[in-house]
Amino acid sequence: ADFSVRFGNALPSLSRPANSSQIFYGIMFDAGSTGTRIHVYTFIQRDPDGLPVLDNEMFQSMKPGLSAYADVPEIAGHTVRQLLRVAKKTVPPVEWKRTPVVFRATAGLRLLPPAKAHALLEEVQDVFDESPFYVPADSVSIMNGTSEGILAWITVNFLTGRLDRSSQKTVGILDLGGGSTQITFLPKSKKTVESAPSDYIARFHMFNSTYELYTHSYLGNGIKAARLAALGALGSDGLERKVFRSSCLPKKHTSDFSFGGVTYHVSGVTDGVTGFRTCYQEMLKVVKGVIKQPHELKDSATFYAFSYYFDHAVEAGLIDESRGGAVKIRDFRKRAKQVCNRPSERSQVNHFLCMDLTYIICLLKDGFGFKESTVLQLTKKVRNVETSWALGAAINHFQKFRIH
Ligand SMILES: Nc1ccn([C@@H]2O[C@H](COP(=O)(O)OP(=O)(O)O)[C@@H](O)[C@H]2O)c(=O)n1
Repeated sequence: ADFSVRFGNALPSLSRPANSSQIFYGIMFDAGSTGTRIHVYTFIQRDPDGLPVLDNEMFQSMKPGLSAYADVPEIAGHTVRQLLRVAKKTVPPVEWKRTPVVFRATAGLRLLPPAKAHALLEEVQDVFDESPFYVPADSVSIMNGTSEGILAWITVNFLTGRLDRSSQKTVGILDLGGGSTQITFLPKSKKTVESAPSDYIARFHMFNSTYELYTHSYLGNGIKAARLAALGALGSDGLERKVFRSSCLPKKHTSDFSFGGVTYHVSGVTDGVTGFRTCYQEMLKVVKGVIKQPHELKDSATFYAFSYYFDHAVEAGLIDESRGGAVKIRDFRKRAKQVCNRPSERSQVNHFLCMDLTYIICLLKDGFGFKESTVLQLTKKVRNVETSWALGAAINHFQKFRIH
């Protein structure tokens, strides 16, 4: 199990709240395909009609994701129970009874057979019911992809101060998980809204403003699911002896790769062409005819990219892990070419790096239709808070605004 704990003050500390200010806490579980995370947020509400201020986030994560325990739901319950300890340490006991605890699962559980996903959710519900926290109705569920995109957009725009009444300029978000990937932005042109499938446009009201976003979550287009699709290994549960090959892997490479509780044997192609161009064709198949291009993706629009976009940019040496930074799509392509065409250099690193970087370029360019010159802001954290849909979900929950 992978354990990481980060303590400390998330945002510049505030002066003591005045009498009218209220401190409240929120516990949000993010059950992703590759890990389960807890976020414990401390908010200060100074003005009942205004935006709450996020004072602090406590974060901890455990690997693998709950779908690895599809046949042993008790272990899923145990994972959640362990993570709940963070909440007990963070929230003062007198506040437990009124502090909501919410659990949302994403692609990992969406991809499971419904009965197995349901058994996992029931286990989590039992752990919550035994806990001293406030368990609202609909506390434990699988979140839909539209909410996932919107809530991550809210997180980033909230953390960068763009949801204040005075500010109109928002940024788009690109999220790349293990099982699914999300794109969300506020369209500037009417044509984008009109030409999009109706379920790609989401309208909602929040903090006295109405937003109309372009958003979609592509299930099966997360980076780990894309690996399986490219390898032709999707849905091949039980093929213990089968070896899945790809031109994106170093020729002599063989290894095991696990996702969603299934282990696959993979290797390079020993007697065929390898390298960037062949790999590109292989990865292209995963996005072609699947990913839609929004009418506008203007160069001027700013997109924040996080999750695996960030992790792989770090691995590729394109950004510094602690600072993040701006990267052009062209930079991703140049680096992918180097990594794929000089496999000797990758002996120390992730053997999937060629495949993963190539997939990222295919997704961004051939999928969404971004230009090579587009600059992405790669961020893991904004003002020391995790960029993930979880904060948006917490804000959504407490503010009781509704997404339509
Ligand atoms: N709080 C979080 C949650 C996930 N992540 C990243 O998100 C990616 C995995 O997403 P996931 O396991 O939730 O995948 P999906 O189930 O959403 O497809 C990894 O790159 C994680 O490091 C993060 O950086 N911070």
